Amino acid sequence: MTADDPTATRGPVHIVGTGLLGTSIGLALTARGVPVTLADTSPSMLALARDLGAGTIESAPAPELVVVAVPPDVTSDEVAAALQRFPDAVVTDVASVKSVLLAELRIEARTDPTLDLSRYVGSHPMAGREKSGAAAASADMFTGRPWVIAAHSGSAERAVLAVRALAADAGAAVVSMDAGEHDEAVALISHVPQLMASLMAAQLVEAPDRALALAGQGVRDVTRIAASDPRLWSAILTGNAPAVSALLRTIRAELDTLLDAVERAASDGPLAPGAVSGISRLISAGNDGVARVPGKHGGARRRYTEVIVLVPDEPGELGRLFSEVGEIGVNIEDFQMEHSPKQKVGMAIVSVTPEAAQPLEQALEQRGWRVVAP
Ligand SMILES: NC(=O)c1ccc[n+]([C@@H]2O[C@H](COP(=O)([O-])OP(=O)(O)OC[C@H]3O[C@@H](n4cnc5c(N)ncnc54)[C@H](O)[C@@H]3O)[C@@H](O)[C@H]2O)c1
Ligand SMILES: O=C(O)C(=O)C[C@]1(C(=O)O)C=C[C@@H](O)C=C1
Repeated sequence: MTADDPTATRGPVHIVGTGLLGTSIGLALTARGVPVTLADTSPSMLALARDLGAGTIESAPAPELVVVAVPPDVTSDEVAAALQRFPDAVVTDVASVKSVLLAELRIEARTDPTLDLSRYVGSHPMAGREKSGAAAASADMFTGRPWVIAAHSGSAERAVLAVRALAADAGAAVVSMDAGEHDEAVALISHVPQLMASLMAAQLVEAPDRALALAGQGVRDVTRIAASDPRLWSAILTGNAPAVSALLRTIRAELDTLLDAVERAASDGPLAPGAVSGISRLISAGNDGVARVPGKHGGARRRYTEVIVLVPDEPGELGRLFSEVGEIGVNIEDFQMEHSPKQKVGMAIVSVTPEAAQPLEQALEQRGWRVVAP
């Protein structure tokens, strides 16, 4: 798609809320040459987004599209304000919940008939991370990820097309769903997983240091998103409470069944009747479920592959690794450093495109680096 494409976003686009999502959208659009203006209640967050290149702060006269990227509990107010302030603009939001916002906007439109909801189409990019704020933003956050377009019965066609174009221009795969189907789906694949990670991670608060020192990949995989922002997630979870509570009840019943099996083993020994079969049933069901997650065990390919390199804990070694990866001709897409307690090495986790991973591993080993299995 080019800037001359009639289905592409031309702008100006006005982004309200320049945190993780708003700044990432701004960066994706400015990279395509689309003019973007920015607004945020936090002057420092706004200045940071501008400095990162997500857009300008000066107000554009008449945006084609307004993207509201603020926490869910203030989203419908900001959508309504944008519809009133920009009478010709299409308005979308990127909040993680959809039905509650539509309900709030419909109530508001009943008391204020000038609120033109035909120009509003809710949406939700299924991409993000456990960090908030503009500093964690990236222009390619949406590349290849689903972006749900949740048009409502009164959405005008031009509004739907404009929001679809935004998602496509950000590199995302457009998925159409109504608000109800969306909310049930994200309760299962995003909201309850967040709670499971938080429940597990909360058990670690009082854990002995000696136990934590043993932490391996399992606990890291299960708890990554437990680092998410409590304010944002409280608003998301209360905003999708009906779907989330239904799923939590199902999980509670399954937890009781599991507990029964484990307690049999605890009181009558590992071979107690019902113990092995009860546990095995759950683990097998988990195998079946995880096999269905795209990107895991033969599903769609992951966006990046991690190459893990042991780096001596000495001045200049990390810099040497970076420059040698550059000399090998591979671009580092993302990077993380993990330190093994009491060891004189760190683990540099270098994310690269899947096709670059194996040649990089070989080239690094030839240069004397120790590459370890992920
Ligand atoms: N974090 C994710 O992974 C993710 C992914 C998809 C969608 N979302 C949704 O995107 C939205 C933004 O989330 P985020 O992760 O970017 O949060 P964030 O905390 O990084 O950014 C939110 C920004 O909104 C600003 N803000 C708050 N109230 C405002 C108001 N009334 N007017 C203008 N600015 C205001 C804040 O100052 C902050 O800069 C949320 O609705 C969230 O549900 C988040
Ligand atoms: O990958 C992550 O860190 C995320 O939390 C992203 C994630 C998700 O659950 O997939 C989180 C909330 C959003 O509404 C959409 C995406």
